Parts: sequence; structure tokens; C-alpha cells
Amino acid sequence: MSVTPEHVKQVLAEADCLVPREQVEAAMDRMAEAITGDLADSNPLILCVMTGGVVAAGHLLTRLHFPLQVDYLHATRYRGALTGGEELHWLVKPQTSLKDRTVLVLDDILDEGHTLAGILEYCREEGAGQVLSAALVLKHHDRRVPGLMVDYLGVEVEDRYVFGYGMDYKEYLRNVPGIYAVKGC
Ligand SMILES: O=P(O)(O)OC[C@H]1O[C@H](OP(=O)(O)OP(=O)(O)O)[C@H](O)[C@@H]1O
Ligand code: HPA
Repeated sequence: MSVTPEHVKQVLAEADCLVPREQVEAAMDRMAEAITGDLADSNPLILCVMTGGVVAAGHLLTRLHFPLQVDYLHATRYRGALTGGEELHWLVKPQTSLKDRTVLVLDDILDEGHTLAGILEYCREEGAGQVLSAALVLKHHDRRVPGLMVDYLGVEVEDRYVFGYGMDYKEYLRNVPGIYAVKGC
């Protein structure tokens, strides 16, 4: 089926809500508290992983009340599809130097982890002093890159294709204020 606005509306209407808005907001409160406890005195650079990370970043940043800088990168392996390819495509690299910085990589979802693994490797190669990571959502399955986990996590979801709070369904539905699973996926 082609992706028309009508199709997108139907996908949303038929989707299952896995995590309602209030629970996502509460999870972000907890993440912000943990990040503040660890990083408030480290002048961190927060790296938003575009495009999916933009919503989590927007919500989380206003909960962090200490000096920090923000930059972004765009690395993608799904490129609008529901399954990811092998290769990580770097579309934009951060403009701020990572050398000796405490870097916090912030993304919407940790799924199989190839995206995050590639980004963490890049940050270390660029000379970051400390590299930490945060994801709003962790998908529960056993296909993740062995040993990979984020330092700060919002919520866990079952092994289904999810959208909302930055996560897309065929590049749509990132703006949905809740975490939903596509019917049948
Ligand atoms: O853990 P993984 O299986 O590697 O998947 C997680 C990544 O996939 C999504 O990005 P995507 O490539 O879809 O790009 P987008 O953010 O522009 O949608 C998501 O935003 C994460 O960055
Ligand atoms: O379930 C997902 N939804 C949206 N984007 C994603 N990127 C990896 N997994 C997912």
C-alpha cells in the first residue's frame, strides 16, 4: 500500500498504544534526573541523533538545568523502511569538536543497536573523553549487538514495530504523543 495521508491515519487508528503519553513523560523525568546526577558538572555535549532523536531531545533538554551544549548528527540505516539495512549511512556529522568532551548520544530507540554502535565508535575515534548514551525506548529481543546497552533508558517495549515520540512509520507519525505499535507488526 502506498503511503498516503489516509493510509497513515488508518495505521494510527488501528495501532496499539504500548506506552501512553503520561508514562513517557514520567520516564523522561527519571532520565533527566539520572543524567543531571551524573553530568551536571561535566559541561557535556549532547548529540541528538536525527531524525528520530529530535522529539526526545526536545523534551529532555528542557529538563536539564545545567550548562551543556547541543549538536546533532544524522546517521540512518532504516531510511524509511520497517527493517534496517546492513550499512549505516552518515548524512551529517557533528560540527562541534568532540575532543576530550563528555558526550551524551541521544536517540529515540535502541533496537538492534547497529546505529548506536557505529555512532559510539565514531565518537571515540574523534577523541571524546567520555561517551555516554541515552534512548527513550529499548525494544525487547535478543537480536541486539552483543554487550550493547545505553546508560540512560526511558521505557522498554515488546518486539513490534513502534512509532511516536520521534519514531517513524514510513517517515510519518513521529509527532504522535505516545508510543504505538503498528497492527500486525
Ligand atoms: O538499533 P537499530 O536497529 O540500529 O535502530 C535504531 C535506529 O533506527 C532509527 O533510525 P533510522 O535509521 O530509522 O533513521 P531516522 O531516525 O531518520 O528514522 C532510530 O532513530 C535509531 O537511530
Ligand atoms: O520499531 C521501530 N520504529 C521506528 N524506528 C525504528 N528504528 C528501529 N526500530 C524502529
